Amino acid sequence: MLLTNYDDAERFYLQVLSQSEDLELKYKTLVSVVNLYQLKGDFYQAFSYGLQLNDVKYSELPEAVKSSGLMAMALALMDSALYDEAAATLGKADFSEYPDNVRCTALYLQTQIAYRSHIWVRPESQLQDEIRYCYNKQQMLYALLSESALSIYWLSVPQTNKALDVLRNKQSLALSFGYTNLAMIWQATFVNALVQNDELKLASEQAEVLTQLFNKHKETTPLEVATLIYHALVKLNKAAQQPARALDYAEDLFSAYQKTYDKQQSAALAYHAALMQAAQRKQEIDTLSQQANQLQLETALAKAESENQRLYLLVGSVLVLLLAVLVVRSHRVRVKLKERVTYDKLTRVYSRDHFEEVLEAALQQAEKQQQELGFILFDLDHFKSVNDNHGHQTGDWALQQAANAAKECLRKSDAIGRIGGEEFAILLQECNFAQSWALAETVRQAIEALEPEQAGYAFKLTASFGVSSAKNCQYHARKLISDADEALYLAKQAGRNQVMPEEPRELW
Ligand SMILES: Nc1nc2c(ncn2[C@@H]2O[C@H](COP(=O)(O)OP(=O)(O)OP(=O)(O)O)[C@@H](O)[C@H]2O)c(=O)[nH]1
Repeated sequence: MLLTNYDDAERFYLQVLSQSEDLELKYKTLVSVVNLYQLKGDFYQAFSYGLQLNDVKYSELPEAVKSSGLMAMALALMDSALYDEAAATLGKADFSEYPDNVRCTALYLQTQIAYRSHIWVRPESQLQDEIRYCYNKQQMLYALLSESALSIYWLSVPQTNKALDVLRNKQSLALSFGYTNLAMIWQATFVNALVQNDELKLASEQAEVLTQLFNKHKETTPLEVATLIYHALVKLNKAAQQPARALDYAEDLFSAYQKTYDKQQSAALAYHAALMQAAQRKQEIDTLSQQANQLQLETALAKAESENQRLYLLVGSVLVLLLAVLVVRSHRVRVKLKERVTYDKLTRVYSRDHFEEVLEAALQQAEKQQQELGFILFDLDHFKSVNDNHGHQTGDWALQQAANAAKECLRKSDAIGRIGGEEFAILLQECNFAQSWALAETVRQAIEALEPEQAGYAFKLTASFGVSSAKNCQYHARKLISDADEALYLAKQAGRNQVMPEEPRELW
């Protein structure tokens, strides 16, 4: 009987399961059933049969046999985004007992879990030993895919140099391996890493290689790989101050994202189906029939099992593509979340929480090195009347203008945060009181110089300032803030639009 579709395969495997008394044969058949249902996208059935693999009656089987069951379960769990469970399943195994191809597939699964969910089944150093082992055993594709996955993880952490070492050293191997998708994933990750490391010239050269490859294979490049590529090209052109090209690629990226998200589920299943059919066409299991005897079944299953190994490879390739999408997406989500926590949405200066963290760290550092550190609090004057007379939107606009004006007066090492409605704080590295006072005065003048009337608003914007210094406050954050706060109060009392305490002339 030729297994030409899922239904034939399903009927055939279920028949073996119900008829066979041989434990090893039954176990291998269960594995095939799990793979089959997973490929079909019928995860309920895949897991129902998969759980039977844990039956104690199979516990005495050789490790090499049981390894295939474990891998099938781990794969199905990971494909369902059940990373904790997939990691726990893989964590049970001693891969050193496994055949090399299974062992390297396991490595590959572990690196995927690490980069999708930051869960480490084995410590990173052990995974790197395993990668070396797989290179030595000529399991190159798994080793390279595993390393590209780890590199994407390192870029997201970020440990850019670590990723760059791998990407540089193995680049020629990855490009010459003969698997175009791997080559493009590798190049896109490499360009990404170089941009992240400010090596823009080299990044452009490598992007050239990438785009040549991509242009040649555009028709057949999976959407997920294209997404990685566009992402790298947007990042590069943005960094290289080529906004027009960055925008073009961003449009491609956006449309690729959309298509990816729309089609992700159905495309994954369709692709699995195609893989299964392709694999099954190769299966010449023609000696089997409804009345097949035990021997015929075993022969067929041996063939089916070798096809399973091929399927691992093929499924692995699909996974790396899907994972590429996931990593881009989860990276975007992480970046967005981080941004949301770090920056105030309206004014794009630091949020209160983040500013406080920065302040604490800077104070500790300054105390350790007995360095100066200045602190300024400022608050817009009569801001309520801006809202009341011109509307909340105009108030928002004014807050943004004031924050921008202040930002432009600062050095790179300084920090500014919005710590209340119309109240901002500035931290000045290595500035004594007099220098901090001078900076506060500069910011005051910058805000006063704003011209809301040019934007059609009839009001004047000013702010009052309080200054304090870490040395005077023995590096205590609370005292630093309360000193500046008291000074700010005095500035308001004294008529606003001024810096307090008064100009420290004796320090000039
Ligand atoms: N538009 C806008 N207004 C805000 C925002 N956050 C706080 N405010 C307003 O800021 C105003 C602060 O008013 P007050 O605390 O009375 O202070 P003030 O009017 O600036 O007076 P002084 O500080 O004494 O000069 C209130 O009207 C708040 O509604 C915001 O995000 N957008």
